[in-house]
Amino acid sequence: MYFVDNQGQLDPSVNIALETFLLKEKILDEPILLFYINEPSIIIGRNQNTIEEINADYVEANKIHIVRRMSGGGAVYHDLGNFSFCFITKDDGDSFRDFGKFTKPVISFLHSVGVKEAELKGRNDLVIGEKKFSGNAMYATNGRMTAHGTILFDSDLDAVTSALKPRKEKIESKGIKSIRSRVTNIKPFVDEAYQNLTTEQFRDLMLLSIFDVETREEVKEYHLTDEDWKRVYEIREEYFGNWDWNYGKSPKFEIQKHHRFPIGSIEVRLNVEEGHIQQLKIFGDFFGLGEIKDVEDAFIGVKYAKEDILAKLKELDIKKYFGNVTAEELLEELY
Ligand SMILES: Nc1ncnc2c1ncn2[C@@H]1O[C@H](COP(=O)(O)OC(=O)CCCC[C@@H]2CCSS2)[C@@H](O)[C@H]1O
Repeated sequence: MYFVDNQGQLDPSVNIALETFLLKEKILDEPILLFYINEPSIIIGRNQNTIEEINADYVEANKIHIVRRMSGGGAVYHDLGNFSFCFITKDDGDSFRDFGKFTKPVISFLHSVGVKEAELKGRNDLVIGEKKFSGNAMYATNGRMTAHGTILFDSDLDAVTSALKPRKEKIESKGIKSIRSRVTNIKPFVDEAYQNLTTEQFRDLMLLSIFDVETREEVKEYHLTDEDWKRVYEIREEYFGNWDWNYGKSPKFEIQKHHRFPIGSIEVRLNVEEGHIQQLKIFGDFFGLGEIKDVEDAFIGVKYAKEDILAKLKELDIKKYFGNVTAEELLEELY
């Protein structure tokens, strides 16, 4: 096995592009182990509806990155107290039934540092008792696969819950829903000798354990070249650093919102496909003189992103349709 050092990259769109590069383009003669730590981010499953999984207000206020990954499954929160491990290898065909094969070296390491209760539960969670500290997923393409998972070592658990909190409004979609669990860090469970380790130091210990060596020098490593990094950044441009991939790839969805303003209430129904509004219906009882259908039509084809919707509202003479309601108030109804 080769270890690949990501050189301290903390941007999730770079890290996931690197993983994708190693999976699809850097075919080495042995499996690859990659670790990464991300700045606060939500990593969405391939077939999820981004809008449905994230707490948009919290994400905006805390500048959380949103990245859709290649593998299926649910949405997880990462911060500097969390790290991910990826085993990138030939696809032997059976692996999809067997997360155990990939999580075993992780669990052995955890047992060796005192986390005796760490175990695989169900298909893809690692837990201590009832609480999850690791979510796992797989993705295969062209005879190769990545089996990857998270480790909550010392994360902000309130942020995990708040960032992923479901929206209040009704959304209907065929997007894969996350399976929400109670979560825990593992730092409080490690032996005293390891209690003061940083996330990086703990990850480095896991590296030695997986390679079954005593020192970093003994770890067999593939060093990324400038050429490799160039491709990583190209892949990032095309996918993971791109709104069309991270948000736009969501399965089509319908969202319904209802709001009571002092002068009346409105209800909107929106259909969004490939990240763009396909249909908008507005029902309410305080309309001005303008034909509401003109507003509905004006939104067809608009990108379902906050800035784009606000720009469109400002472009329209909304007073004519909505009296004293402001563009910002209406934005709350549409996004
Ligand atoms: N970082 C982290 N680790 C473990 N569990 C988490 C985390 N963040 C959130 N959660 C909990 O898991 C559920 C979602 O569980 P669910 O089973 O729906 O999804 C997953 O586990 C996906 C794991 C993907 C792993 C990839 C590895 C490299 S990049 S991301 C969420 O609602 C929270 O309750």
